[in-house]
Amino acid sequence: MIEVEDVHKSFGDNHVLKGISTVFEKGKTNLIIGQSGSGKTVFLKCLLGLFEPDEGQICYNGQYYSELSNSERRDLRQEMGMVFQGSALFDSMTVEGNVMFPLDMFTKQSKSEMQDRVDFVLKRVNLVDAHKRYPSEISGGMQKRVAIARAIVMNPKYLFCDEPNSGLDPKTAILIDNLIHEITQEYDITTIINTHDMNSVMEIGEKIIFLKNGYKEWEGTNKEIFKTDNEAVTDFVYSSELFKKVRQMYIEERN
Ligand SMILES: Nc1ncnc2c1ncn2[C@@H]1O[C@H](COP(=O)(O)OP(=O)(O)OP(=O)(O)O)[C@@H](O)[C@H]1O
Repeated sequence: MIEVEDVHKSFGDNHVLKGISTVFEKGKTNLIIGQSGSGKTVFLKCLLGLFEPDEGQICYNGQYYSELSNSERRDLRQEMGMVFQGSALFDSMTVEGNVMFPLDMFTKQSKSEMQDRVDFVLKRVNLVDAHKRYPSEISGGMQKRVAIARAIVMNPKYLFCDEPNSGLDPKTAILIDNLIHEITQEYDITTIINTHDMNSVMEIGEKIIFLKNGYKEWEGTNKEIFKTDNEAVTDFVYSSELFKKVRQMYIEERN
């Protein structure tokens, strides 16, 4: 679980995060949504410990980040998996080399232990025949699976995903969403996804926080977001014609 208490972050005169408070529960898929420039990435970076808030606190399973020593912070970082926008795989390494990388860097496991773990996570993300291939030889959807396998190989307590669907066709995007969602439940991970994708909101948004101009404008579930009357949220959610029609149908059904 991650508890966020009144977090502020500025860059010079630019007050980007203006008192964000929320709770991200474990075993749940949490989404951060909002328009471009609303502060989603800065918030994600605060949660990752890459930016330190100017004010406020972030608490990881009962431990305040600000009270941790440097070595405790390093340990906490090893409990965090990250799926970057665009996968960020090492082009010169095979699929299994990419997935093994964190184990090689941060653990003292033997080669065969590492290999077993790599085989296990690649199987879990449904990639069984790609071990020896290079990122350039596999599809975008497969690259995402490798990125997810690499993010969970260290058995993280927290999983952060920055736009995990960017560049994928809608069908593959849903498969990737569902995979992240299943893994979150299966391994009881606190997962936080930064997204623009309304399909993700509908499919896997167990908890959604909507940022606007650095404020938390709204929070709720995927069921609630389509019923809210908050104008900022409806403007964002129904910016596409398709969703406007869905909302209209919902209102007609309700009346
Ligand atoms: N390292 C930084 N130094 C200075 N300003 C920054 C830095 N990172 C972000 N900002 C500023 O913070 C504000 C919010 O940016 P952020 O990247 O969090 O938006 P976002 O909601 O993630 O947008 P997008 O959806 O386009 O990625 C912007 O005004 C940006 O210029």
